[in-house]
Amino acid sequence: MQDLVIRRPDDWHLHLRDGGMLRGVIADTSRHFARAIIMPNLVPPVVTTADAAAYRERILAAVPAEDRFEPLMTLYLTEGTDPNDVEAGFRRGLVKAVKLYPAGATTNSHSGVRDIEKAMPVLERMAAIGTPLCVHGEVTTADVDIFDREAVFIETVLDPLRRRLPELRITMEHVTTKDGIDYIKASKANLAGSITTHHLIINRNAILVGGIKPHYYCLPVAKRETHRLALRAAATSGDTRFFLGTDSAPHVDPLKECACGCAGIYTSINTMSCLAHVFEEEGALDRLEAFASLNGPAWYGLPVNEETITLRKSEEPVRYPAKVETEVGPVTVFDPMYPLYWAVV
Ligand SMILES: NC(=O)N[C@@H](CC(=O)O)C(=O)O
Ligand SMILES: [Zn+2]
Ligand SMILES: [Zn+2]
Repeated sequence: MQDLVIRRPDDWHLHLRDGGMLRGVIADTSRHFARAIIMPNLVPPVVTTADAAAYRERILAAVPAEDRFEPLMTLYLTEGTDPNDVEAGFRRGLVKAVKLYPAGATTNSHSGVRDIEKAMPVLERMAAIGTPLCVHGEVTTADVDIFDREAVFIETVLDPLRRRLPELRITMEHVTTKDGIDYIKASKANLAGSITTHHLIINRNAILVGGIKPHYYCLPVAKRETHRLALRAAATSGDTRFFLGTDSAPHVDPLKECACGCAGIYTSINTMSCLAHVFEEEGALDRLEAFASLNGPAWYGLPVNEETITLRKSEEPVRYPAKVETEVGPVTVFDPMYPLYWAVV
């Protein structure tokens, strides 16, 4: 038996959905995490400060009474977003970031941005007042191969945007490539990246070898092994620009196990077990706290959590359910394909 005590972690990229799904998954996050950046890609999306305030109340109502959990709200950027509304929400402390989904890039992104020119007034205001922009960094044009979409986004969208608005604070979310890692490392200021649990564990073989495995399909899609290794090196390096964003994205099984299965991997329930395993493999258990509990708050200008959690390594594998049952149906839990021995006690 071995214990590791770290400050209570936060999740800097999380999908909670709404209604029965929200009620079914929230406890898997609030049990371990103090706060999470909540993704706004509901149907319809969370666009205004009023939408975010109402969604926040629905989340708080679903948190189990024994947990203390703070949802950190984001707004879904559209070409019609009002800069004054963003500023009002941000100054109130309700809106922590604005999320850019290139239209069509991922689940529920059809209301996203087609022409970034149209979003410039909002982005300029955010740069002036310090509101972070979270980006799903993939281009969506049919001529770009799905495995190249992140690298092409950096070159054709992100870098030009950063040159134009160097004061804008940007989180590159769910970085999946060495290109993304290198780009963040080369930056001087105002750029950070979140890394998911699953992208530290799987490469694209998990999706395709031995049959098609819909529960390993997410966006950005897992890439080849060299990229996974670059993500692991960055996450375990202690570099303050990298932090945990699980991108835990629940979908009921029938929507994944079908001819056109949707993107998203559900990891909230076993993320801390998976991360302890990965950090131990990398000889970096002493840096898990930086990745999961320190670097994110520093980037978002929030205090670190005062409470701690204890991770314990046992002789026996940890038991967690293969599926989480919700009011709207079963959600398959991420399977790292090896037993896990660390658990939050
Ligand atoms: N990551 C995913 O594969 N899916 C996310 C959307 C996203 O984060 O891109 C979802 O909302 O299901
Ligand atoms: Zn995304
Ligand atoms: Zn996501």
